[in-house]
Amino acid sequence: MRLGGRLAAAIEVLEDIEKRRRPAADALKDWGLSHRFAGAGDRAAIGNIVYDALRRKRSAGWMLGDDTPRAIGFGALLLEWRETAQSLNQALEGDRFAPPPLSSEELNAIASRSLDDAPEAVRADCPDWCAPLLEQAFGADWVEEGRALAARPPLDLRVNTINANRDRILGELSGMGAAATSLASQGIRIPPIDGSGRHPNVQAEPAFQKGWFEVQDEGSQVAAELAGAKPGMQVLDFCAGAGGKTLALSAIMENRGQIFAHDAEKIRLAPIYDRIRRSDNRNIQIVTKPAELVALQGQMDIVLIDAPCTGSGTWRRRPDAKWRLTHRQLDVRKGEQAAILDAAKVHVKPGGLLVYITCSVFDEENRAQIGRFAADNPDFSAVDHQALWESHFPGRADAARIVPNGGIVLTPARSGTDGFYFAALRCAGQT
Ligand SMILES: C[S@@+](CC[C@H](N)C(=O)[O-])C[C@H]1O[C@@H](n2cnc3c(N)ncnc32)[C@H](O)[C@@H]1O
Repeated sequence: MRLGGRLAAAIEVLEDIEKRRRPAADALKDWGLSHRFAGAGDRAAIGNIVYDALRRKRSAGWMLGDDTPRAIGFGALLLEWRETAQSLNQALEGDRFAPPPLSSEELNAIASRSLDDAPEAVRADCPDWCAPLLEQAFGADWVEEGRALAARPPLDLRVNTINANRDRILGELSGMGAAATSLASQGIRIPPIDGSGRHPNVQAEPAFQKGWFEVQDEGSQVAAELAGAKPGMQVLDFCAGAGGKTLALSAIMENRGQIFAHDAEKIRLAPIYDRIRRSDNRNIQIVTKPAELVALQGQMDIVLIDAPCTGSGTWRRRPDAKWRLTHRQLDVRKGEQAAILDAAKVHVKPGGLLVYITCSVFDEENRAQIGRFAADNPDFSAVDHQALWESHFPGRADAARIVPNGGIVLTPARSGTDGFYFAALRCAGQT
């Protein structure tokens, strides 16, 4: 397929996403199934246009003076593929599968508009209702932070130190542009792809099949490191889901001590069994029965809550979620977070730590949530997050937003990771 056919396909997929309010991955998969002639390269390019259009939906629409799937599809190519209006129309010429070329009105809009003049929420590529939330979180930097949340993400891996080391995996993946991450001690980064390219399928690598590494954003790895788990500790991962943090903690604990992996939804834990087997983890116990959880009350050195959240920190990877999110969903998540904090705290032993993590950048789910919890629970007090950060990442104060007793925020703009929030509170008493 030439660029025109790929663009037409991307516009079709964007129409489907808009009409049926469905996840981009599902719409792309359906398109692939009903167009089996399209090769892997075509499908990757179409996916890239769709994801770029969703990440940059408002600025792409602004450029063409419209917000239709056609406008944002063309806009994505102008903003992210180094195309110009002229180069695009030239590429579409004579391609019978291409959408109609840019019209004179569209060409005029592109020529007369500059993103520098666009409203702030357009430049930040976020829904209007989210603009005050970003501003509350980032103050004067909110547009820059929003823009970074709309960029293409890298592919991050975490080396499993139980059975591998970073140099060895870097050697295995040489030729993919892989390099050590700048913060996470066991992270490897493959930079964002350009244009129609696609990330290598690292899960097809023998090293992945042998459990030598996992796919995990560097921010998630940093949050797991900050939790401070040590070999021999008793740790409850209260919202373990597919086990990303559980596995990272197990490696940090060198397979010693015990991690209890719990989730309210048993089905969410399903992938963890295979991952544990592949990664040689021997200190993880899955906890699904309420009685098993009760037995852990007051026993844990660390209770880690990787809370359900809006996922606003992951908009680079799931840009469709940015446009589906509603204020009501934010309120629901906040209620869940408060309830989980209350349910989880009873498992922390005197002197132990309650660790709260989200992959959101909204203050209401983060600092405000923890502030309220600390006010209602005087037996828990926030650790010195500045000192905690410095002890893990000396000299890298530039790489996070730290509120000394209010937590640590990682962002694409500041940390080069997905957006994450981390807070640790110590329970009163002697360990
Ligand atoms: C952010 S995800 C966890 C991701 C996981 N820790 C990882 O690193 O891969 C949040 C999880 O919280 C779980 N959850 C939601 N409400 C819960 C509750 N009341 N108690 C325990 N887990 C809950 C969800 O089922 C979901 O799997």
